[in-house]
Amino acid sequence: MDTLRVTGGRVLRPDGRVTESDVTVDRDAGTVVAVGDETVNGGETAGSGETVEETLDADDTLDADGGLVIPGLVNAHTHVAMTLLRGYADDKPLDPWLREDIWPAEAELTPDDIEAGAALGVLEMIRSGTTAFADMYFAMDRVADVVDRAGLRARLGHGVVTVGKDDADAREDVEESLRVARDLDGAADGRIRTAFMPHSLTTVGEEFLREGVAEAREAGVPVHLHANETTDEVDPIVDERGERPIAYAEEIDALGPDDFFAHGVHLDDSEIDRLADAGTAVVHCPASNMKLASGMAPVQRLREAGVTVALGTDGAASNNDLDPFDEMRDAAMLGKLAAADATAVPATAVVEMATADGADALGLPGGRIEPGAAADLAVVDLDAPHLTPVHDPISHLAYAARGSDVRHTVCDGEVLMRDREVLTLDADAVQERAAAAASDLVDRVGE
Ligand SMILES: CSC[C@H]1O[C@@H](n2cnc3c(O)ncnc32)[C@H](O)[C@@H]1O
Ligand SMILES: [Zn+2]
Repeated sequence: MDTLRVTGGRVLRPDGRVTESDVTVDRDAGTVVAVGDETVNGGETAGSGETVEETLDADDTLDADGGLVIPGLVNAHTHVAMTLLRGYADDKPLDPWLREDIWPAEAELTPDDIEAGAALGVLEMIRSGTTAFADMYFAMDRVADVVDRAGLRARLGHGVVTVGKDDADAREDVEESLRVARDLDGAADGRIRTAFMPHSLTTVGEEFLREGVAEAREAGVPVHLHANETTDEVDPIVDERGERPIAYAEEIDALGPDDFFAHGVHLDDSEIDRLADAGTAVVHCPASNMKLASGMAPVQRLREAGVTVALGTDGAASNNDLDPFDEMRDAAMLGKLAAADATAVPATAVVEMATADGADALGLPGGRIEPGAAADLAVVDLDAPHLTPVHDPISHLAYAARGSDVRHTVCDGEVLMRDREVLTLDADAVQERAAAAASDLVDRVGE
């Protein structure tokens, strides 16, 4: 067995305990084989009576001294190549922001641009401890190449928009989403999974939604879309159909146990119950919801109803970064404000949302450090001034730590970042290429 040992740190366990333990990883299998003396086969190595740590010299070690070993963080909704549009258009509500600024710029994007933006976003994610993400965008073969090279996990899909398109173009868009879902599923040694991704229930026509969802079910891939993000998106559905968006989603068979919807800001109690009954997850994007003034998602009520709530940054144009620590803090703060209750959405909840619940929402391995689990983890330094003293490490994860506090990132047993150096990407080249692509893009849009 080719092993990696993460030594000297404190480990966040699935039950919320923090223990001083080494974590031993089987790099070939990409799984955790031991956490302290807890192993897959009950603490011993093949019945020898000795623990894994006693019998097995590790092939490689990662120093976690003074650090907290946490499950790799999960960004359950983003548009990763939108890093190219970071700071391009700020301080507007969703609809005019998309129509006046973002969509005209996206019309000029080339596959090369998308690859450059995706590499920049993935670099930022690895540097802030993210090991898995869900991405809805265009040129997804290029995004998949980046994910493959960089070593993360992802659930990828081509985003479909049919409004404003003739029948043939709309159908082609649906077909492209289904092609991506079928062709890329299982790529990158299984680290890439896919989904059918209509943009939303208002930007994709009913017949295309019905056809696409039926084909997705046939192909065995989940559905991911933006839902109930703004009142401007909810009201037309209620006016035209006489039913709320989540009821509409159910009617077109888009409300399944493997499906996950982004935002879920404007949900009434009946919709929360429907989501809970169906087992459909919601990805909360607090920074984007605040910046676009979309509203406050009922996170506490969703969790109390039994809905799996994950966390997402959304794209870097509405956030404006991909730092999961920001998202945990924002979710805890906004959750309290929304519930008018300081005990709502506590630190333990947002850490769960960014780890185990994120992995579960995306149907990807990871999210827990325990024997047998995927070896997806990050080591967070706890010795910075803004993290001193450490009364409660979970409080620090939620409220005080930043992406730049992450020392190492590991996914599928591979070290992606060691001592803040990203090993799978050339950081300088990625940044240079993305900056040039963004500048050329803006020139083309202005012509
Ligand atoms: C069709 S690919 C995805 C599409 O979504 C756009 N987008 C980015 N952020 C949001 C958001 O918060 N709500 C809805 N749509 C968003 C992105 O620019 C792409 O066009
Ligand atoms: Zn989005």
